[in-house]
Amino acid sequence: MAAKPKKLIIDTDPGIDDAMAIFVALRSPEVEVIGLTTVYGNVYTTLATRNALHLLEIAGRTDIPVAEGSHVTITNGTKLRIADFVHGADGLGNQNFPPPNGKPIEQSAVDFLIEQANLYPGEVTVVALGPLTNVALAIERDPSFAKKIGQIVLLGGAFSVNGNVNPAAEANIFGDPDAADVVFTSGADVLAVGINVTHQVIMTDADREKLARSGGKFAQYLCRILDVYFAYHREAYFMNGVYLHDPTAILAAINPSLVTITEGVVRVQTTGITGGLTILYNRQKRFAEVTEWSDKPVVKVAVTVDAHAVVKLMMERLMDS
Ligand SMILES: O=c1[nH]cnc2c1ncn2[C@@H]1O[C@H](CO)[C@@H](O)[C@H]1O
Repeated sequence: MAAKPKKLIIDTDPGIDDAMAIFVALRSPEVEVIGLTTVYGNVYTTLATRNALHLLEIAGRTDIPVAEGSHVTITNGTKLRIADFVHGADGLGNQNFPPPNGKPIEQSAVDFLIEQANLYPGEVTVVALGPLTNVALAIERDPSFAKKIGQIVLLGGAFSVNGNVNPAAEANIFGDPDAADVVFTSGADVLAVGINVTHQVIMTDADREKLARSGGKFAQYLCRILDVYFAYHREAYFMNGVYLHDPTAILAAINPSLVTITEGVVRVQTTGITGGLTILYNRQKRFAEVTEWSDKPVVKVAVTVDAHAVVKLMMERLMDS
């Protein structure tokens, strides 16, 4: 008999690769998506909520609640860095989709996360695809959250490689470095999937054509919105393909054997020219002094990925929709 599906909450800032990840999750029998929570990042939070509702309507899954998250960073910062140049002004490839019919639930993202963790202790995985504000606020508001949440799989960080906002920082960590540091040091079961891994997972032009030729509902929708994402990668990375950041994180949560991991303590630089830098202490040396990494809980960091398997699985699930 198949195992009981894992409960998933997707914290998201849709976003083109968020849309891909959400659709993959909805087509994955290993998991049950019990809610979407929204955050700023690729778009502002208000638009993230609207896009989350829209994507669920496209998928025919309006039974899944959407809880709106924070509009500001954990330090109440309002100067947000929004990646509309990656995803289009509407976050979904400038397609001018009509507004959704549905509304978010009354509960805030933070309240929803805490409630679900308490309802199903140890059973809920949060996959965080944007800055970590909501997750960190849940950790701060409910001291038992870090232990009650099953796992936090986060798309973020650039471990021993350049970032994508600047050489130091990856976008989701850069978006709220203080929140990221709270999450990494919370004692929760954390798996970080950084761009050191997701930059190996590329969807090519040929893959996109294959999606376009398939009759899959999700595949057809995504082909409409992918142009902007491809154009950005051509311009910024000189490549004819796109990085599958969010789908890789979702699939790592669904099937952990797609990645290999290392364990260690991660701290985040919160200020200065290296703000958003993620530094993993690999514990291969005992330092003479007490450091900011000493006595902090250990997290998991993805180090390799079966890129071929991730692309294949994503394609299959989108085409069969
Ligand atoms: O060049 C970029 N700048 C800012 N954000 C980006 C860029 N490329 C992708 N993303 C977005 O940020 C997350 C990965 O860091 C992904 O969710 C992706 O959609």
